[in-house]
Amino acid sequence: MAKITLKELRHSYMPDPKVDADYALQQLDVDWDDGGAYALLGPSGCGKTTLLNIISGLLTPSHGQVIFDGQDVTKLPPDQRHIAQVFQFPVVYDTMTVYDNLAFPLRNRGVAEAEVERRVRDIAEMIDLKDTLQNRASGLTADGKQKISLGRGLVRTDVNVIMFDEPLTVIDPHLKWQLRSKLKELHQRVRTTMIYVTHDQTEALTFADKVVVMKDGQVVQIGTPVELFERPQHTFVGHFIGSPGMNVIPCEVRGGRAFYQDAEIPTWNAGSCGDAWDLELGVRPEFTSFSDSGIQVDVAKVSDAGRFRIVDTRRGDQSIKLLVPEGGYIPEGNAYLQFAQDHTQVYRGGWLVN
Ligand SMILES: Nc1ncnc2c1ncn2[C@@H]1O[C@H](COP(=O)(O)OP(=O)(O)OP(=O)(O)O)[C@@H](O)[C@H]1O
Repeated sequence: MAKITLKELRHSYMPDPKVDADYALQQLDVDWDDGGAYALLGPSGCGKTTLLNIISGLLTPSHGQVIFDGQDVTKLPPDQRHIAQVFQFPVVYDTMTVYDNLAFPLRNRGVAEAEVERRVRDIAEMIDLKDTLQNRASGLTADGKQKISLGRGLVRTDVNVIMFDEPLTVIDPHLKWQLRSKLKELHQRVRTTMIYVTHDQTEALTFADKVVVMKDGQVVQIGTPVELFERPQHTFVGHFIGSPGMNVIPCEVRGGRAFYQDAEIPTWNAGSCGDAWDLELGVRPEFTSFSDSGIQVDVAKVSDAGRFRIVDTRRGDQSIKLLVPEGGYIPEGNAYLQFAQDHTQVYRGGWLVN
């Protein structure tokens, strides 16, 4: 296991990059603590695979360093970094038994057979494959094969980090949650540093203790699922995480008070923001409610979402959504909204004003 530090990392696939847009990864400084469960979350093309390949050594960054436990490994090839990877498609040796698949990385490293057996049986128990150890791997379903890929990483004692690249892509939807909770449970047992790459917020939030959110080659926030939900550092995080995402409303700040079309909206941070006219307010649908007074809106649409209803209200072209619990009152036509002040915040150029 290792602490991984990415120091002043930048990467461009171009031979002579000049402007920020030429970089697939903008400058990154990230610490991945030893034994942490991380998710790397972001939309397609934001740079997740590039970052993963730099950590694993498949790609050398244009600038900066990759450091494992204080040792600069930027120039080390992948096989000397002791990383296990689980890809979208399971990598298994179909002609071998499940046992031999799990034993493979240990035998490859010359581990004594008695120790191989002890480790393989231990791991097979953890990943629920102990009854199929003597079966051919070819007979397993996709989730069984993906467990082997995972088991081959867990069985090794020399692994610095296990990296998962969209590992549930080929898993049946009804088995996804099983494998997802299994991964979480395994992390709690083995405490190996794990980095789980995904564009799916549910996968990221259920697996990770800390989520690293990326956008356009930049890390926009690193935080616990609760921090991402309650204090999005960027409107992108507010919008990308949550269902529906955070409401983002244009606003101006005068004398430390935020206004939306001349209606004052209490926030927790407008007091630390100078006067400006091109700002935005962020407030999640969970912290928005109907009221007797406040912002006047029209109720445009109500959608059933199980224990909640999602209400889409409009003020001119602006949509403001809120969640109403089952049985809660929903006015028709004209209505007023209020926002919880300690969860309503001002953003400048997309970034939270602190
Ligand atoms: N080999 C390459 N050569 C040139 N550009 C590349 C190469 N690989 C990736 N890119 C570009 O770098 C940027 C980041 O791509 P990357 O694959 O790292 O993103 P991603 O977040 O992993 O996306 P996805 O979820 O679709 O895999 C994109 O603009 C992509 O087009």
